Amino acid sequence: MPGVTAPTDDHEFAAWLAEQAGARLLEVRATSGLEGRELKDAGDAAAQALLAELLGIHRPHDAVLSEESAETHGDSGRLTASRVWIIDPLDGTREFSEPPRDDWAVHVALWSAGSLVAGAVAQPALGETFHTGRPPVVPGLGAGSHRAGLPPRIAVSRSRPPAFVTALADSLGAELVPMGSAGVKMMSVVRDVADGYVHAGGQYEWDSAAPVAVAAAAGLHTSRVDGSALVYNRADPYLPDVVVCRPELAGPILEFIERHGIE
Ligand SMILES: Nc1ncnc2c1ncn2[C@@H]1O[C@H](COP(=O)(O)O)[C@@H](OP(=O)(O)O)[C@H]1O
Ligand SMILES: [Mg+2]
Repeated sequence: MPGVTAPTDDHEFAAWLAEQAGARLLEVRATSGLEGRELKDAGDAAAQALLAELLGIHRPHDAVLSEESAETHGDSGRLTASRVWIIDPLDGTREFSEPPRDDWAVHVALWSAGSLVAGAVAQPALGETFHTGRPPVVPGLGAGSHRAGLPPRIAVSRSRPPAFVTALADSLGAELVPMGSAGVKMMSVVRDVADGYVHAGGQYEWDSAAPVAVAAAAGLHTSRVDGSALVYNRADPYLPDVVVCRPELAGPILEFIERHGIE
């Protein structure tokens, strides 16, 4: 909280920030008495206000790109800044407004000199925070026999699954695992609840920056659907597609998309 000692290390600071906002969101959900649209708006606003305040106090010289701060979506100094916090104060807003669902998250990433250099994803209702300071250990990573004989699991949007992902799953003999929040879906691969997350058709840098930083630190594949690198802190923060998966699935997923496209 304001006035409390914050970690100096950027990885630990990202995790601390995400946890502070997560605690505030749990409080809003439990005590506001709001529902639906009003609960979504109250959550977005409370998490944004706290993160903006804490970043202003503890990292006053850094720039910010936040979903909930429209003035940061243009330049606002971030395009020439050496350090930019890319944050989504509440990812999976829809699921946040449907208690007791736990598939919503707080995303905090730090971009510097062209790369993501730290990131944290808090899943407050799960009591978990994943971060680059202590990269998560993905069960069975590098083991050829991981879930041998079982179908791969592809995490997909619960409310707007892209049609091509169904065709992809059929082709891979995979099953779809619907859930909310881009960060939760990427962390589901880290947690071995799913083996991959494939999305196209719309998203912004704040939806993927922090979870991609964590997933990459954990040794997972991260890219655009054409296999190219995810690039952050661009003038236009629209970043419509992403693939995060266990390394052994990257070839089959990217080959399917190259052959069949994303329509
Ligand atoms: N087609 C699209 N266009 C823009 N944003 C999208 C999108 N599909 C998903 N998103 C964003 O990605 C996040 C996860 O969505 P989903 O749960 O459907 O997978 C949501 O973030 P927010 O909850 O922060 O708005 C949502 O707004
Ligand atoms: Mg989001």
